This record gives sequence, C-alpha cells and structure tokens, in this order.
Amino acid sequence: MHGREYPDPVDLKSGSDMEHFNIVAESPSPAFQGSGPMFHVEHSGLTPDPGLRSLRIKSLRNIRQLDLAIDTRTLLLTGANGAGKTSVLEAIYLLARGRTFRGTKSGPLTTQGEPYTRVEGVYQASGYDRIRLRYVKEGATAARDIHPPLWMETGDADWRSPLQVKLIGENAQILLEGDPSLRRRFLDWNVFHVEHRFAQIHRDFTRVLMQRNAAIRSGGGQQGLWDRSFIALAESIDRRRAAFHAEWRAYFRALCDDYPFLQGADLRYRRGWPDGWELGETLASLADQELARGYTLAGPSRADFCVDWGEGRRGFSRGQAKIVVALLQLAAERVHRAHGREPVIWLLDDLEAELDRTMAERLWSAFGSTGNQVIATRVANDGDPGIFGGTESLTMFHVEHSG
Ligand SMILES: Nc1ncnc2c1ncn2[C@@H]1O[C@H](COP(=O)(O)OP(=O)(O)OP(=O)(O)O)[C@@H](O)[C@H]1O
Repeated sequence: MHGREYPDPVDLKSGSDMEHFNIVAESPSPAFQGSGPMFHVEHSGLTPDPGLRSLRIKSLRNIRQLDLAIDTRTLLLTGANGAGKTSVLEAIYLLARGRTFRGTKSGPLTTQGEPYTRVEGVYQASGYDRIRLRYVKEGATAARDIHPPLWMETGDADWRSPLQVKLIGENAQILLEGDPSLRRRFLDWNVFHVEHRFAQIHRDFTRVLMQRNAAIRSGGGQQGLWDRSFIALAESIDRRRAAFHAEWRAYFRALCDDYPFLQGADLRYRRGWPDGWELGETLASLADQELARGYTLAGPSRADFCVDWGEGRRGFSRGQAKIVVALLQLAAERVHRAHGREPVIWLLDDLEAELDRTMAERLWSAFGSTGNQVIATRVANDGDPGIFGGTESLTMFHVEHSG
C-alpha cells in the first residue's frame, strides 16, 4: 500500500542514511525546530555502540515532523506535561514492536487532520551494519519493515526484531496485579529472546489448544485425540519458561538486595497445573469441569508468575510496583545478556515519578550501569537533568509544544 508513496529503503551500508536522515544534533545551541514540538539539543560525551542512531517521525500525536540524531548513550527528553516526550518513546517502541504501548484511551496515533503516521530509524546493531526500520500506519492498516531484512524469512517478524526495547512506564501495577495473560505475555516475550524457537512452539501449542477447546465444546468425545500433542507441547513450553525463570529469579533476588522493602522477596513461577502432578492426570481429573466450562482448565495457558514479598504483606504502592517492574526488566535483561542477545534499549518514561529521590537515583544507577542505550523522559521546563545530572555521554532534548 505504501510502495509508491514512500521511498524504498536505502542501502545503509554505503552510509546513505546520512543523506536520508536530517542529522540535527550537532551543536549545543537549539538545533531543531519542526512543526509541533521543538527540540533543543545539548551535548556532552561519546558515541554509543550499539544503539538507535537516528529517528524521524511524521504525524505521531502532537509531533508533526521530527528528525533527530542520537550519538550518545543516554538521551534525555525534558519538557512540560503534554509536550510530546512520551510520544517520542512511543515512536521508538513502534519501530521495535510494531505496536503502541498506549491503550485506546490515548486516542488515535496519527496527528489529527493528517493522513498517516510514519516513523523511521537507523539502528547500529552489535556485529552488524546499520539497520533501517520503518513503521507506517494509515487508517487501520499498519506495516513495519526492516532493511536489510535479516530475520524476516522466519515468519517471526512480529516477535523478532533487531531493535529490542524495554519500557518502564506508568501503570506498573497493572503488570503485577492485572490479568495473568499480561504476565504470561511478558514472560513469553522474555523466554522468546533467550530461545527464538520458542515462538514456533508457542504457536503450535496455541493451535492445538484451540482445537482441544473446540473438541471440548462439541461434547468432549474428540478431545482425547489432542491430548498427546497438547501435553508434549505444554511440557516443552513449561520447560523453557521454567529454565528462564530459574535464571531470572536469581538475578531478581540479587537486585532486591538494594531495596529494603524487598528483603526476602521472591519471584515465583506457576506452570498452570499442580506441583507433583502429571499434566495428563490433571486433565483427566478435570474432565467433567472442562465439559461444563467449555475450555481447557490446566496447562501453560493457565501459567502465571508473581512477586512474593514475604508473609503477611499484600500489595505494592505505586512507587514500589514501579521499582519491582523495573527490577523484573533489569533481571530479564541480565538473562538475555548472559545468553549473548542483542542489547536492549531502555525506554524510561518519567522514571522519577512516584519515587523518592533516593530510590530514583538508585534505580537510575541500576539502568545506567547496564551500559545499554537509554532514552529517558523527565518533566522539566528549565532543562534541569535531575537524577540524570552526573550521567556520562548524555544528550538532552528540550521538548516544547509550539502550537
Ligand atoms: N492524534 C493526536 N493529534 C494531535 N495531538 C494529539 C493526538 N493524540 C495525542 N495528542 C496530544 O499529544 C500530546 C502527547 O503528549 P505525550 O504524552 O507524548 O506528552 P508528555 O510530554 O510525555 O507528557 P507527560 O509529561 O504529561 O506524560 C498530548 O498533548 C496530547 O493531547
């Protein structure tokens, strides 16, 4: 649909991205003024490697047009509420994941009155030449392409991306206290990044689960036919989730040591059927209930994880939930690093919100010490870097809404 409207991906090996993208972050003076928010650039430091090197946005929320270059490890976006800082993170997330992290309550992605949204970026991957990513949404149709198409041939384009991001945003409590399906998705995304084959196993399992459920709904006579492959795939998923969890848990517990309220906290995985039971015998014991309910009641589709923080203690405050989710992400990143995976880019949306200064600094130090690229936002009208003040290799962009 976009073949005629948008230029074909350029050959990035020749460095032609430099011509294609308007590189703006070159001087300490205000370097960019587009329509929509204005970005004023300040610099100090070194060139990161690997990382997102440039970003071009057209018609995303209140950003009509934005070109920026990123040549430091940390990029800090400052500005007033509603200036468009989170929308820049959203643009990067769209490139990486092909979907937004904001719910429908945030309204349409495309700037009011504009026909489409387009985001383009150049990513310097470790061990590869530069990779160009593009996301385009026009009406209800969204498309993403990656050039060169390193991984597309596997059919896992929605999961596999050379650009990996992890977001610390608002509503951390939703992950901890919301529907288990959110936590399964979170877990599986992370398992997948340890072992890419997990995506295929997961797809096969989902197909067999749907067939088994259909068999249950049609009276249960046929469901036994599916049980063999259901159990084999279920155990295969569980093994991988459990293996990831064992490593994840160790890193999480180590990270908790720096946070007194998390002393003794643990990260538990529930596989979706009782400990000490075979899945087959569990399903046999649930046969009547499954017939009555019309779907499968045990297995990986009932799995979950939880952060257990000691006896008699229930629930996290908003700030505590944010710390816990940040530590879950940091621990997952350590697992991925231990497995030699592509470094993630941290997207930290208003890290300081809901945290006292000590906690915010401690958390920032944990993210900063990973050595990965960080794109962070901060509410500030005066360009005050706050907890990011002492950061080496920092670029600051001040976002102002001109309209
Ligand atoms: N489709 C749209 N067209 C035009 N403007 C939009 C559209 N959708 C959202 N907006 C506006 O874009 C802005 C998005 O702000 P964003 O959340 O990125 O700001 P922010 O700088 O992160 O603010 P905060 O600090 O409050 O989180 C808001 O002012 C919102 O009203």
